[in-house]
Amino acid sequence: MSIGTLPESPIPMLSSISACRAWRQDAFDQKKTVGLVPTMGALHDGHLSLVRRSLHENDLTVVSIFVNPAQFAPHEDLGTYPRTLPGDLEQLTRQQVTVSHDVRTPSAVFLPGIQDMYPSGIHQDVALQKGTFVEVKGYSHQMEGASRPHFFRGVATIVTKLFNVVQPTNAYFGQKDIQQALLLRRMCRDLLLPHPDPDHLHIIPTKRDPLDGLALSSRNAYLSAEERSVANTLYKALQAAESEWTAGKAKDASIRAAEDLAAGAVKEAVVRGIEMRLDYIEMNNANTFEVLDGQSQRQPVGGEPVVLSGAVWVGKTRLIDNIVLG
Ligand SMILES: Nc1ncnc2c1ncn2[C@@H]1O[C@H](COP(=O)(O)OP(=O)(O)OP(=O)(O)O)[C@@H](O)[C@H]1O
Ligand SMILES: CC(C)(CO)[C@@H](O)C(=O)[O-]
Ligand code: BAL
Repeated sequence: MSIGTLPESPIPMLSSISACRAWRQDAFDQKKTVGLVPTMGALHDGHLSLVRRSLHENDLTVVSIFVNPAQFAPHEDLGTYPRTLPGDLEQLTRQQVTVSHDVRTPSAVFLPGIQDMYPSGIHQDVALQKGTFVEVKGYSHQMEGASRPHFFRGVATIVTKLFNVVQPTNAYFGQKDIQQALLLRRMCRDLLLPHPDPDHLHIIPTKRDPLDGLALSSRNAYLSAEERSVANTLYKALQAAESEWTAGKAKDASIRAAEDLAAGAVKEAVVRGIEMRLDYIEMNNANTFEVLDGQSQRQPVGGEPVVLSGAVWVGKTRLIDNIVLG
């Protein structure tokens, strides 16, 4: 089933599962490596950095654009999520890298429809869902999963389907959504997926606004100019915690430094008529996702990596960010 009229683009558009499978079979036949960059569209330079990395590392690169209903709770922003396909295609057309005289551009855009991806149908309310879903148990309820309990089930399910159709040699995810990327790597391992194998699921550093450090995100498009001016509060708060932690302070003290910075910024924002609220800032073990004990301190040698992450509401927009420590 196709998704309707598509804009013109020099990049081939695969709008059905069968077209994508046929494209992939050609690549297998020609022994070409394939990189997959899964997205929900509304592309920005963060996405494009993943695309460029894939272009460097693969003969062919396919970008999927699919706004996945299953990862949005009924009260979330599925209806208003930015959909900017013509602009997305234009940006993709401009991506080009040269690898040993081989000029590479994105090879295809995969644009499945909802019926394609959910043949049994899809309800946003988990209690009403029917059909087959993928859950990464024990790793989906912490950090982002604490605020969005439905989220990782929806992500793991759709990414399994994308992997089953595209069978990528390599897949690319952003560090901005660090828990998502680590959880998906675990999923590849647990499900013994050959395409990609866990070592070929790559996590690419977060692209930020060079002026104020705000992590690029499709949802930044929701921000008014006033809201945008305070949106880097979360990153500044995370940096405050990072510098306390690096100086040898315990987790509780480090998080307090972040919360104090955020509280000051929230007060100033309120005076300017901007609504802002910290959702959470936490430190978790990067392997188990479990919350660190309050007295934990940085281990200069041999310590396990720690994810310092958080979320902030700026007006009606929820933004996330993280820094990996160690
Ligand atoms: N600033 C960024 N730097 C690097 N990768 C990013 C960045 N933002 C998003 N990505 C990655 O791009 C992929 C697609 O993400 P998605 O389409 O959800 O965009 P997004 O900007 O994260 O959107 P949202 O605002 O919904 O969180 C994900 O792997 C995500 O981690
Ligand atoms: C991985 C993903 C494309 C699955 O819908 C989405 O969660 C995203 O864009 O980060
Ligand atoms: N990049 C994460 C997608 C989401 O928030 O739904």
